[in-house]
Amino acid sequence: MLDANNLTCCKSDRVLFQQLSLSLDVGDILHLQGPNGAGKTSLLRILVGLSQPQSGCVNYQHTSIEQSNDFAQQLIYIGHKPALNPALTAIENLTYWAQMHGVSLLSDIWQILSDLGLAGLEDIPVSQLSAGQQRRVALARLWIKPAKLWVLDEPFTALDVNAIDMVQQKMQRHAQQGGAVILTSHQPVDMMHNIKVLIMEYQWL
Ligand SMILES: Nc1ncnc2c1ncn2[C@@H]1O[C@H](COP(=O)(O)OP(=O)(O)OP(=O)(O)O)[C@@H](O)[C@H]1O
Repeated sequence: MLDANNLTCCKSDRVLFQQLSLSLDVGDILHLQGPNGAGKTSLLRILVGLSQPQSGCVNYQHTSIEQSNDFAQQLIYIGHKPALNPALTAIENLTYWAQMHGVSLLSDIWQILSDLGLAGLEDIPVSQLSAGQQRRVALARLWIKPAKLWVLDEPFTALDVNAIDMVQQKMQRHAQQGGAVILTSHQPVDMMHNIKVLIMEYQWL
């Protein structure tokens, strides 16, 4: 599904990684591991086209992500910040996001938020939600947009144990149903089976 070939990334005169290649197939869940500053977020941003590598390329279904007709449609990227407008409610944030992604917001959005433990909190500004509740709103995108490829940077940050289990189960089902997931997490992802692991070392070069 997604192939990265010979990626090199430098930041502030440091080589974060070089000649890095990876392949993500249907059904894969790939857990990127490594210490703070190793370059995991930098790699994810290259994989989704938000930043450019010094060398190398990324292909989706054998076509460069810049030229692919359906890469954007088949991608959900959730960065390590929730990327919510704090002045808007959960419903407003998700409606806006759905429109940006060409998804007609499901009539069951209230049910989705309820399932995510946000019943009664749907229509207050997200600035008034706790960090974990804001993260749940951000992750509701996984329930809203049908997309094969999920790229998730620290999705479990601020979540409680129950929410972490729920999101891991969601990822596992997604992979079993023909999707693929690449994620970073400093927390163990032990609810999921058949995880692939890529460990990134901190390079001092
Ligand atoms: N825009 C930038 N300009 C300069 N340096 C940057 C930039 N973005 C990241 N870096 C540097 O690149 C290195 C890797 O950062 P990155 O966020 O990719 O690491 P990470 O592995 O995701 O870390 P963490 O586990 O702490 O989230 C860090 O040393 C960081 O300071």
